[in-house]
Amino acid sequence: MSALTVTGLARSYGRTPVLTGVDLHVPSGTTTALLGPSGCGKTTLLRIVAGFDDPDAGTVELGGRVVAGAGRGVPARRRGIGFVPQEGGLFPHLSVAGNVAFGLPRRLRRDRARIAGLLALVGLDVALADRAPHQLSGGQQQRVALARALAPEPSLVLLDEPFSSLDAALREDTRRAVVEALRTTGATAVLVTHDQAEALSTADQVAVMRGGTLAQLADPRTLYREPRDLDVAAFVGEAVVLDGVAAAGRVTSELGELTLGRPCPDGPVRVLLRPEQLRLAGGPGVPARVCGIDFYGHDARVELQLSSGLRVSARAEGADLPVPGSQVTVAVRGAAVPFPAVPSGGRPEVPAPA
Ligand SMILES: Nc1ncnc2c1ncn2[C@@H]1O[C@H](COP(=O)(O)OP(=O)(O)OP(=O)(O)O)[C@@H](O)[C@H]1O
Repeated sequence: MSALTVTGLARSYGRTPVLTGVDLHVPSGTTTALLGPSGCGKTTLLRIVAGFDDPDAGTVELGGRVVAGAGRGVPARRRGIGFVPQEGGLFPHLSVAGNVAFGLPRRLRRDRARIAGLLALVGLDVALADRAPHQLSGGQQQRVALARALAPEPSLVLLDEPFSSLDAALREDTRRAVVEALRTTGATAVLVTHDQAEALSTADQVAVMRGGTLAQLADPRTLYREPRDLDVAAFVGEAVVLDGVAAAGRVTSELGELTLGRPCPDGPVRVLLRPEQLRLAGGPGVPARVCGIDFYGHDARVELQLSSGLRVSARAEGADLPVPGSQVTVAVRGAAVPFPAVPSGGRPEVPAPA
């Protein structure tokens, strides 16, 4: 498996820039999720890496070898890249074994033990080997597609929203099986997704894309706890954003005096909390009114209105929920992350990475 390095990648369609100066490094044997809203350029980036499209500027290196840009254009079939599309893309006229064998060198295509090994790798029973693709569930089809992609021991595996067509339960199982197979084989992988929970739970690092650029590249915990700006913060999870005044490592806000998670200059500031940091306490705290509850079973999202009218969300255990319309008190645990205050009439400056 090889590291992937993308440097200064740019691509426009007509006059519309779709990628502008994207830099991305995926270390060998790790998985990076490309996360971003629809139209931000994820698929375009994936297609250029795969060799299905060419960059206008910048380079793509695989294992230290330039495969695109700088006057080079190694054809897709010679890049040694495995591709798992949104919906399997299995050959309907071939059996499961035939599909997996298709990824193997010709001399190994009849090697049933090798095929059984690949099916086991993705958590599929070898008894499915002679079925046709249409006799499989969507999740099983995606596992076969991954087995086929991994069969030739590619230098890199690209997965383009591989779970998006699956329902919630199947999605979770399939996601786990895919992660396990990628780890077992030591694959270098790039996974495109819209789903922040999927990105955070699957990848070693997450690349958040926004309008054709990389807004932040970080490991999941850093991304969630120390997002580069408040847009990234809101994109990777629900955000509670408050105005406040910082002084000596603390901030005075509508939710009381909070500890700051990193240094910031004294003065006006915006701070980020996550809903799970807001506790609905019986004791001391800031008063709030319960406006609504989204019940998920294991826990719930409680929408609260503070005395200023600002609405914020808290997470509460499913067994211990307040009644909508009731008054509660809110206490904050953990630190708040500071960002520059919005100057009147403008957007906050993007702070330096934490
Ligand atoms: N061949 C093309 N010709 C013209 N415009 C294109 C072409 N391919 C993509 N685009 C445009 O480039 C932008 C980025 O598209 P891309 O498919 O890379 O986004 P994406 O982040 O993968 O979106 P989604 O999550 O919806 O798949 C979009 O505005 C799209 O309309």
